[in-house]
Amino acid sequence: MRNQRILGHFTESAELKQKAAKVLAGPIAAAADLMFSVLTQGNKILACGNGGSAADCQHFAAELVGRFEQERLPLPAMALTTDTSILTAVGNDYSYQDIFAKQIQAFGQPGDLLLAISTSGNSSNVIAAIEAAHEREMNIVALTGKGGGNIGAMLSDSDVHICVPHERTARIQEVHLLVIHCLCDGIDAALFGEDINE
Ligand SMILES: O=C(CO)[C@@H](O)[C@H](O)[C@H](O)[C@H](O)COP(=O)(O)O
Ligand SMILES: [Zn+2]
Repeated sequence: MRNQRILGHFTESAELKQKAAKVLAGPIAAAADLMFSVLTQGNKILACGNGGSAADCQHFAAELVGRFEQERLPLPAMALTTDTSILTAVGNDYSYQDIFAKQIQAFGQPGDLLLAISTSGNSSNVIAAIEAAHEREMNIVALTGKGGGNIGAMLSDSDVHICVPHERTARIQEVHLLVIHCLCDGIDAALFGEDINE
C-alpha cells in the first residue's frame, strides 16, 4: 500500500514531465534567450517566491553565481528570499505582500529580469513584485501552474510565461526545478557559443 503511494508519485511526476516537455520547450527556450541577453548586457536577475519556490529561487541564484555544469565566470543573480532582516522588517512594518516589491524598488534597474515563481499564480507578494518590476521596466519570466492564476493574466507580451499544465503543487514544483536546470543549461550553452536551436 505504502509502495503503491510512492509508485503513484513517481508515475504522476514522470508522466507530467513528458507532457510538459512538449508544451514548455518553446517558452523555456524563449526564457533562456531572454536571460542570456539580460546577462550579457550587464544586467542582473532577481528571483522571488514562497516556500518551496523560495528554495527554487535560491537554487537558481546559486547555480548562476557559482556554477551549473561548466566552469565559467560568476553571473549576477540574487534570491530576494534570504535576508531575514529585510523580510521581517518589511513584513512587520508594512505587510507580507511588500517583502519582494520593496527589494525590487531598492535593487531593480531597467533591463534587469525578475524570475517570479508561484505554483498557484496567486501569491500576493509575487504579484506585487511583478507590478514593481513592470514599473521599473524590468523583464519578467514567470514560473506558474494551475492555469497561471492572476499572474498569468497580468503578464505583458514581452514577458515569458512558463505555466506547468497541472493542478497539484508538488508536481508543479518538480517541473519548476527541471525548468530551472534547463534555463541554466540554455544560458551556459549560449555563453559557450553552442547552437541552442539544435
Ligand atoms: O513546497 C510547498 C508545497 O509543496 C509549500 O512550501 C509551498 O511552496 C507554499 O505553500 C507556498 O506558499 C505556495 O505558494 P504558491 O506556489 O501558490 O505561490
Ligand atoms: Zn514542496
